[in-house]
Amino acid sequence: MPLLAIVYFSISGTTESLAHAVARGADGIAHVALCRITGDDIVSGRFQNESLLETIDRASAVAFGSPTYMGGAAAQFKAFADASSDRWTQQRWANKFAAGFTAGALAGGDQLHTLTYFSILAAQHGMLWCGLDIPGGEDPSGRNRLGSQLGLATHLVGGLLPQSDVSTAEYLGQRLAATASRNG
Ligand SMILES: Cc1cc2nc3c(=O)[nH]c(=O)nc-3n(C[C@H](O)[C@H](O)[C@H](O)COP(=O)(O)O)c2cc1C
Repeated sequence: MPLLAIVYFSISGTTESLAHAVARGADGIAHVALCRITGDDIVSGRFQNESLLETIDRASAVAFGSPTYMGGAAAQFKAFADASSDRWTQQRWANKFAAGFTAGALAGGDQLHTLTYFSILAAQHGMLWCGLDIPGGEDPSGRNRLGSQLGLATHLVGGLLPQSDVSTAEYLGQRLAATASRNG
């Protein structure tokens, strides 16, 4: 089975719930490594968790996750991305499959910008992007509620993560793992 690395940052737990949903979706198709970026990984402004980067070195697929903060990925996620520049030089992550997920407070809280950033990060590394093949508003079970086909975008409704978005995250994990498995 391929290895799926789920690399994410979360403070209040929403993005972490999504990361676990992505992992559930990949269950039985890929081995999963949940890689949570923490504040302690960042020393003097630089991401220094080499073992997390080495987990990605071994993975066939990577899911990037971050809350949307001020219209983009959280600074802690960006510190991780910046630390991947040595790998970029040698294109060490080329041809891995990649996908992204993000949460915001608002339905239109600029989550698209975070997903766009994830896809550009993947492109910089020569990775192959895996989006959502669920047309928004057309799925009988309501997945891809916000109609975001670049990746999973969500926001809390009444303080809760909608079940349809959790299901969308599970599907994204399943799709990413199956793509890596088929092409491994
Ligand atoms: C500093 C900061 C900036 C934020 N900026 C945005 C934003 O631009 N758009 C948005 O929809 N939500 C924004 N939020 C809300 C978070 O994205 C939201 O609470 C998210 O669910 C937090 O994820 P977490 O529970 O994984 O930490 C912001 C929150 C913080 C603390």
